[in-house]
Amino acid sequence: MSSPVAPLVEIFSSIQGEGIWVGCRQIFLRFAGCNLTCSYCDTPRDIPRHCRWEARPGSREFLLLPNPLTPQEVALKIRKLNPAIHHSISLTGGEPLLHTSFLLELIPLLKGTRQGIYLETNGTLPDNLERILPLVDIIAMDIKLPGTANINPCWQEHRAFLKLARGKHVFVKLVVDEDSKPEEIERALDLICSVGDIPLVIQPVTTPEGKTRLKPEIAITWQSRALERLTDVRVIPQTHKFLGHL
Ligand SMILES: C[S@@+](CC[C@H](N)C(=O)[O-])C[C@H]1O[C@@H](n2cnc3c(N)ncnc32)[C@H](O)[C@@H]1O
Ligand SMILES: Nc1nc2[nH]cc(C(=O)O)c2c(=O)[nH]1
Ligand code: SF4
Ligand SMILES: [Mg+2]
Repeated sequence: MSSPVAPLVEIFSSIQGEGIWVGCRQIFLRFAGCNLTCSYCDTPRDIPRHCRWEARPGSREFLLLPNPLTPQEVALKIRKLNPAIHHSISLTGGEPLLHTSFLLELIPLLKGTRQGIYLETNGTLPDNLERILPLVDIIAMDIKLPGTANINPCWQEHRAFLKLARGKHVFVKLVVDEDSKPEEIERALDLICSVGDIPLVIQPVTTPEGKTRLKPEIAITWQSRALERLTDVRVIPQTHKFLGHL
């Protein structure tokens, strides 16, 4: 059987700007393609002809690799970024779980970081997660508020997903803005609490101009509400956008 290939957007070394591992050094592997269309999404939807590869960690000089790539090609480029100085490898996108056959071949080739594989996911493809779960160390899972993302609800998928993920180092990210509906935030909290006392990060939407659209009073009110039910609830904007990093 021929080896799977995948379209990649970019492979680079940067500082994790979101969630509870914010500030950690990571290698990012961004897959093209997504099963959702969140209105606030900051990542281009098109599948590029070339993958941008940063040849030296932190250099900001990119070479172009023709898409699609094989697991062996990707692993080689990641090795050149010096995994040993990195906390983990972030699989992101788009939606990385659209590429599970590829990941089953790729992940065993990725060695040498300190904490292994960090999956950044929209949390809607539980069957795909199940296939690669033993190979993943950390899961950053979104629960999508349908009104904020302007998509159909995914509550059932999210519940099945979180149940599978709870055996790992997992946290949930809720992307919110000024207009997020209280009933949807409450529903997300109900969902999390029904699965476990899982850390929650409330992440304000960043606008294309680099501003957040969430008044501090609203953020603090939602944090108080969530802290009545969960032990660890943090409000963290996307810090890499302030740093001007990728
Ligand atoms: C680009 S997505 C890729 C991974 C996966 N598709 C997901 O949605 O989790 C990575 C993270 O960025 C968040 N995100 C995307 N656009 C954003 C924006 N404009 N403001 C704040 N967070 C955003 C997503 O919600 C997700 O947590
Ligand atoms: N620095 C940095 N941190 C991130 N955390 C999650 C990201 C993503 O797009 O998945 C991301 C990203 O694109 N850059
Ligand atoms: S699921 Fe993630 S990549 Fe897909 S549209 Fe939403 S934010 Fe963007
Ligand atoms: Mg991003």
